Amino acid sequence: MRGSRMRQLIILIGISGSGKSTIAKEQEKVKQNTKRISSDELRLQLYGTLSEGNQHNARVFEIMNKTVFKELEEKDAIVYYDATNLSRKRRAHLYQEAKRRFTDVKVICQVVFCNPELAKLRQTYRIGDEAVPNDVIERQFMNLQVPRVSVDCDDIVLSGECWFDKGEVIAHRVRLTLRALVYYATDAFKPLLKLNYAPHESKWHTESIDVHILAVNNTAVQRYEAKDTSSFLAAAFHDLGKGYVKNRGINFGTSHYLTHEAVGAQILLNAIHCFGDLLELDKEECLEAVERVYQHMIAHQIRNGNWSEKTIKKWQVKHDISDELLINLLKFAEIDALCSIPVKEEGPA
Ligand SMILES: Nc1ncnc2c1ncn2[C@@H]1O[C@H](COP(=O)(O)OS(=O)(=O)O)[C@@H](OP(=O)(O)O)[C@H]1O
Ligand SMILES: Nc1ncnc2c1ncn2[C@@H]1O[C@H](COP(=O)(O)OP(=O)(O)O)[C@@H](O)[C@H]1O
Repeated sequence: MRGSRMRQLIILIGISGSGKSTIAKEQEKVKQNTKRISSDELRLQLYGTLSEGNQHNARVFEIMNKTVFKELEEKDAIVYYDATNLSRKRRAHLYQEAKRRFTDVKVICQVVFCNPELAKLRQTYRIGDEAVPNDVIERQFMNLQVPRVSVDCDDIVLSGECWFDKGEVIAHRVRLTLRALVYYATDAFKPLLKLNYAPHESKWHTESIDVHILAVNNTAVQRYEAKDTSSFLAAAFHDLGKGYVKNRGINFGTSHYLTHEAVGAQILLNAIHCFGDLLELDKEECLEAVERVYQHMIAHQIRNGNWSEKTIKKWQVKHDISDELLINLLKFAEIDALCSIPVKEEGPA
């Protein structure tokens, strides 16, 4: 019914070249009262070129937010916030501000999935400083932080590419278990996972990445109730980002795994995008699993006693982590640690 709909702020989340602008432009054409506000267009408008505009992000986003809230003043407005929006913290600020200004606004985080290799390829069609360099695309992919309902949005919409082969899954449906999803990555996405018994090269793990994931899966099967979808998904996907981030970090040349939990959470969210309906998965349970993957390194910090009670509480509030989720995260960290074989410390002679 016209006139009774809530105004909507749709925060697009995606790496450069993922297709955010294309989606928003299409919606602008077909849906009434729909408006797209683009950070890149604002940069061009204010500074003439993107490279110059990129030097002034603070001002660009200050004006961007003002424009977005102005557009939202119209009743029934649907506003697309077209920027990469990779940071959960920034999206949370936007969410809080939208809620503070309007009692009847629905904030949606729409993730636009894209294989970073495809995004790189798409840059070659762009001219001059419109083309985003490859290393920036890779960094964006590694830093895409998954959304969370009630932290940065009221609802999550998943769109774009599927990194898992639906045809294969339908064909093998009878044998399919949630753990096996991992092995149905498409030919284009599989190389990014690098699951070929790659060594960890880390003091925490002498076992390979694959062996570790398998061990965590098997232990999860022993320890969790058969119907605990969330735990099985978290176990299967928690370290899937390691292959991609390995050697791509600041200390190039030595293996380290900064942001692997964010990449793993993104990959699990993509699997839910592909199979959620097909496997009749419960959306809330799935999103809980995504948050477990996203927060599993923090869980290790807490388990190791590195965080004060006050810091833990603050983190719980910031990310809407219930006491129950915290308990599950700590239980998972215990399994994760149990399945790791660290390098033996040299004892005294
Ligand atoms: N609110 C706010 N204030 C200041 N700076 C911000 C803000 N939001 C995003 N950013 C920074 O903008 C960069 C990403 O811009 P876009 O999302 O427009 O992406 S892109 O330029 O189209 O690729 C990216 O900059 P770099 O991190 O230097 O790449 C973001 O960190
Ligand atoms: N679903 C799609 N299939 C094929 N090409 C697409 C699709 N979505 C976008 N593209 C193309 O990819 C390029 C980047 O899309 P764009 O919407 O500008 O991405 P973003 O706004 O995320 O940077 C454009 O050339 C666009 O035509």
